[in-house]
Amino acid sequence: MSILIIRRRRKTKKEPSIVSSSTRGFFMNVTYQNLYEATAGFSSTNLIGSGSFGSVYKGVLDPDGTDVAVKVLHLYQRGAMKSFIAECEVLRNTRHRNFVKVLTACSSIDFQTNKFKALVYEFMPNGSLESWLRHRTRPEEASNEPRTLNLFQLLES
Ligand SMILES: Nc1ncnc2c1ncn2[C@@H]1O[C@H](COP(=O)(O)OP(=O)(O)OP(=O)(O)O)[C@@H](O)[C@H]1O
Repeated sequence: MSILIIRRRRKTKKEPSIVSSSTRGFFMNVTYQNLYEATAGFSSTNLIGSGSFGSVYKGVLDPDGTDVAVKVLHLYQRGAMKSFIAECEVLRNTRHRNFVKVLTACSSIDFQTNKFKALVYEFMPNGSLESWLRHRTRPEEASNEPRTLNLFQLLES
């Protein structure tokens, strides 16, 4: 009898999903609709760039008008889920003034009931370090020379 009870308890205990445990500890709660509205429906004009696992959109989150970057995971891409979980873990446990801050994550479904996962970062208006180092991004600095800094210049910057 006691074995049966234990078995039943084990069976009914809800398995914590990897995503919810990975995203636990975030403070802001955002829905798909919030992100949809913040990014003008994930419009192409709000698209900042794309990485290996997702597309990044500029957005403005209500109610306080916070500028954010929303990375929508390409879930069909092999490794995207792993990347989402890893990024949640690293960014949740890392606080440094030189690292972009992850504000929250959203794991939901879209208006067509497709799975939807996104990471929401504080918006970095000056682009990524990589693009800054590779190209001169400001028109007044435009030049064909690639921007390369040596180790000492990098440490000083
Ligand atoms: N917090 C942010 N603020 C402003 N722009 C951002 C932010 N995060 C990403 N971006 C822009 O979106 C682009 C894509 O970012 P993403 O993190 O998806 O890929 P990546 O790191 O460039 O490449 P990969 O994922 O392949 O290593 C970046 O190159 C950058 O221009």
